[in-house]
Amino acid sequence: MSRDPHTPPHASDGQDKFAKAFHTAPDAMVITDRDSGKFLELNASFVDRFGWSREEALGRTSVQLGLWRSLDERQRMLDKITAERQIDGFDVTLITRAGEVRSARVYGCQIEQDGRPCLVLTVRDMTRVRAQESALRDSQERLDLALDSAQLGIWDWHIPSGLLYGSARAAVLHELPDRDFHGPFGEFFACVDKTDRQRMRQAYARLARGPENDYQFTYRAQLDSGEVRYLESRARLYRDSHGKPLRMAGTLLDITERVLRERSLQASEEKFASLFQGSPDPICVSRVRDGEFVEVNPSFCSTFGWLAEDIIGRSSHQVTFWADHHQRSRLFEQLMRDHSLQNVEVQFLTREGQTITCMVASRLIWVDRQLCILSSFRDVTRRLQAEAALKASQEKFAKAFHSSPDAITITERETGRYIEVNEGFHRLTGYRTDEVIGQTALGINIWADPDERLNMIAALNRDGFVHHLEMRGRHRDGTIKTVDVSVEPIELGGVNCLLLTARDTSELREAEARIQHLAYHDALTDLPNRALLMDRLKQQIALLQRHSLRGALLFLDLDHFKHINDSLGHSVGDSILQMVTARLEASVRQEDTVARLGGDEFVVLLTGIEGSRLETAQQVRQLAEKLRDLLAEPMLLDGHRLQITPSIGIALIPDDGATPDDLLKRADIAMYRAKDAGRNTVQLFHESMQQAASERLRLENGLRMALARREFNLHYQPQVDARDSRIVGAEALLRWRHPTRGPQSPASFIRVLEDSGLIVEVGQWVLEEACRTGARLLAEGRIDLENFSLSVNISPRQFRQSDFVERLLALLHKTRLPPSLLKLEITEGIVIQQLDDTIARMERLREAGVQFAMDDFGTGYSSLTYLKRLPVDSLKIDQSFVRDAPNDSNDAEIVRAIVAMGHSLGLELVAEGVETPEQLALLAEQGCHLYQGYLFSRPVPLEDFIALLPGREQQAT
Ligand SMILES: Nc1nc2c(ncn2[C@@H]2O[C@H](COP(=O)(O)O[C@H]3[C@@H](O)[C@H](n4cnc5c(=O)[nH]c(N)nc54)O[C@@H]3COP(=O)(O)O)[C@@H](O)[C@H]2O)c(=O)[nH]1
Repeated sequence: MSRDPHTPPHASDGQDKFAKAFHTAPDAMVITDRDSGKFLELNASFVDRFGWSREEALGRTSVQLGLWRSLDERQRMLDKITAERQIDGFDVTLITRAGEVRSARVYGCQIEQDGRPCLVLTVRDMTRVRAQESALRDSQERLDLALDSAQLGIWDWHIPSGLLYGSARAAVLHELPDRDFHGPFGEFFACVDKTDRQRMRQAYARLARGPENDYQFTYRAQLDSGEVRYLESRARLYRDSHGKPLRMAGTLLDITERVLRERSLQASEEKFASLFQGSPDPICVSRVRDGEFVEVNPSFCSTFGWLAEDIIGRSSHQVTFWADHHQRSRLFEQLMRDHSLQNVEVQFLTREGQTITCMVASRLIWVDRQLCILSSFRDVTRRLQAEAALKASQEKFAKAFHSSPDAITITERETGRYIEVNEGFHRLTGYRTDEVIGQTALGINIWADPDERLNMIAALNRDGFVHHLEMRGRHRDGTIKTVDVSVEPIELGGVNCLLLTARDTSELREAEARIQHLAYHDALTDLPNRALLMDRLKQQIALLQRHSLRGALLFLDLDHFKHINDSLGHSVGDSILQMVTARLEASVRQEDTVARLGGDEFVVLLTGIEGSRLETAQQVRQLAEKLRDLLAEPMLLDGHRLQITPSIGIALIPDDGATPDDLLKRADIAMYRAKDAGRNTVQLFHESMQQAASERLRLENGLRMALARREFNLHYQPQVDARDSRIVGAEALLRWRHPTRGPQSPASFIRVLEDSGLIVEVGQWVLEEACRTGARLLAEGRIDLENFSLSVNISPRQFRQSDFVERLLALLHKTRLPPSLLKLEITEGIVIQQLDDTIARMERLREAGVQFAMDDFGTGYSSLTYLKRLPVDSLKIDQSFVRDAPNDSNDAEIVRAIVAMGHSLGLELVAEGVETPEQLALLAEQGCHLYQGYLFSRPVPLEDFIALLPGREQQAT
């Protein structure tokens, strides 16, 4: 129980009561003499609290007791009492007898006691209060510090009154003055965004409905600066005993930074996700621990051919992703060491096993607390291929450029200066690369004709290019060359240039001219050929017509030239043709044309002849005779003295034809007539000759069909031994019975067969027919294998067939004719062509048993040298010698010589064309007993021939 410490104790009626109150007061109380400061009275509480006994303290001052910690403080207190006559709570710090420091609050007043001024002082011990206050202060301070360090503002809303307390921080967060806020709820939250305020109300309404009391809400405070501050409010709702909301208090935290950071993180994550998903480059995330793919983007799937679900959860090793595992290990180590890899070229395998080259960048990242590798790939396969292709193409171009046989230059278009030239340029112009780089074509005077150069530039400007322009270029030695020039514009490193290709066509042009010349000239004689002749003839026909003049076409064919060619060889034949050419050219005028049609056929075109047809005919005939005589002059070749005669046919222009073909055909017909007339003659064309030519053509056409129509047959002419008139053989001779014109002359149709080449096919038929007949006669026992031979004529063309030997052996096998029964009659023409080959063929057949007879012996250039080498069995003395031998000593002498030659070589001799007993006698006299001729029998059909053979009985005997 306390009393007013200001009331002084009275020494009146209530003195005991006062003294009792003084002494039992809970606060320490003292009465001191104002002037001396000595204690006059003190109570028990003083003794308790300060430790001095009453006896010790009375009569002594507080200073003497050492009660004050600060004497200044004491003085200020005394001054205050003096001034105000009382003090009402003066805080002081006192020290007890034990030395303890006490906080105290002093109340006091001045009184009169016993006439002297005294001070009554009550000392209330405030030590505990001060300690509590200090603890509270400390606690508050700590709270403030905690709130401050947590940057939390606090607020406390008294719901019934609507008043709200907000800490200074909370106020500042709401952009209110920086001090504690005491005011209405609405004012505190005035800055809250409208939408958020609405949400805030809804949140509170939900909370008020219960049962929850904890509240957390984030809202935006709209600042004057326009910025937005995100605040997070956490609070608890306190309710009254009825559950009605009473109070809500909580904290406020500025989370703007966090929100923005989260947003930025979210945006960044979204950005990464969209970058990851939308990246055109493959990206994957794989785990370091086990190498398993954690994430792959669509581009990764499309590039490497995997579905995400097929590869995620599997390691690169399991799906065979790396083409080179050593490289994988190396790069993994490098990544673990450096934490990243940049642009490493690596080859990977697609799901299909195809190799893809990528540039790879990798870095380590954390995903869900797991260390992973983020790798991005750039597929450079195509680029590398393209680069390789480009490199190859550049190399190819460089190779093509430098190794081209053509001259190639690159010049700067604007200045015309050479940038690059190749070896071909050096070859064509003689200038080395180092001599021309930086120079211009004009400067080194490359172009021979300035106009051609200007033309080229004009074409380039007009068309943008130049293709195959023929120009003349100058070599550094001054020689001019024809070149084929092409120019294309190109761009090199942004500079407009010209690529010029020049091909030396000088040789080509010369070759073309040569080819042109050869196309119109005969290679052997260099005379105009048929084409040029026809061309000139065409021109002359028109010219002669215009000037009413005449001309003539002389067709010359050398008599028996083929024979000479065959017997003396082609080189002799060629020399003859060249000599004939020289003689003809020397005999005609400059304006006339001597042409060679081929073989031994020449044509002379005479022009500009004045006069009537008759006069012209006379003139031309005279010239033709002159030519004939000239050509007939003997020629000395290879030691041979040869005489060549021509058969000449003449067609007059325009009398015998208006076109080159007609005229040539008619001159040819006239020439054939000259041949038929015994050769070495001149014939002028006449209408009647056309008929003969047509007849020959008809003959050839008929022959072409004769084989198919089975119009051919064979006659057999016996060969007889004159000593006993025994038939020792037969010659098979071809006969043709035309279905309407009857039997045809063998001499003429066989020549047509040979000329046309039909003899090959027909000759094969003859051989087959003869072999079959021989086999039949043998089989029938009509002939004797030991004493009979069947002769068949073989023409040169037939013998020269590449498979002649094989064909004949096959035929003998097929017909079962013993080869020794067959005798092939060949002419010198066959022998002389390719002697070695002829001998080889003959020997192969002779090995099989086939015999050979040399036909028409004596008419050719019979040579003992050849004859000695030839594997022949007999010689047939030509009938031309036999015919006149009885009357002509020359022929008789020839017959004798042939017989002697035959005997000396051990050959059998058969005389042909024996018609009279005189001839037979002469032959017998010379020692030739075998003969063939009308004397014994003409060639006869098979059945007639069989009739001539001795009967089978005779054969047997
Ligand atoms: N390549 C082939 N040539 C053949 C073939 N058949 C015949 N010929 C050759 O045709 C030329 C003309 O033959 P041909 O008219 O049959 O004349 C032969 C005899 O009939 C004729 N001869 C026979 N004896 C006499 C006679 O006493 N007097 C006379 N004036 N003529 C007679 O001689 C020709 C046979 O000559 P050769 O062949 O040289 O022994 C002729 O060159 C035939 O070779 C054939 O199938 N293929």
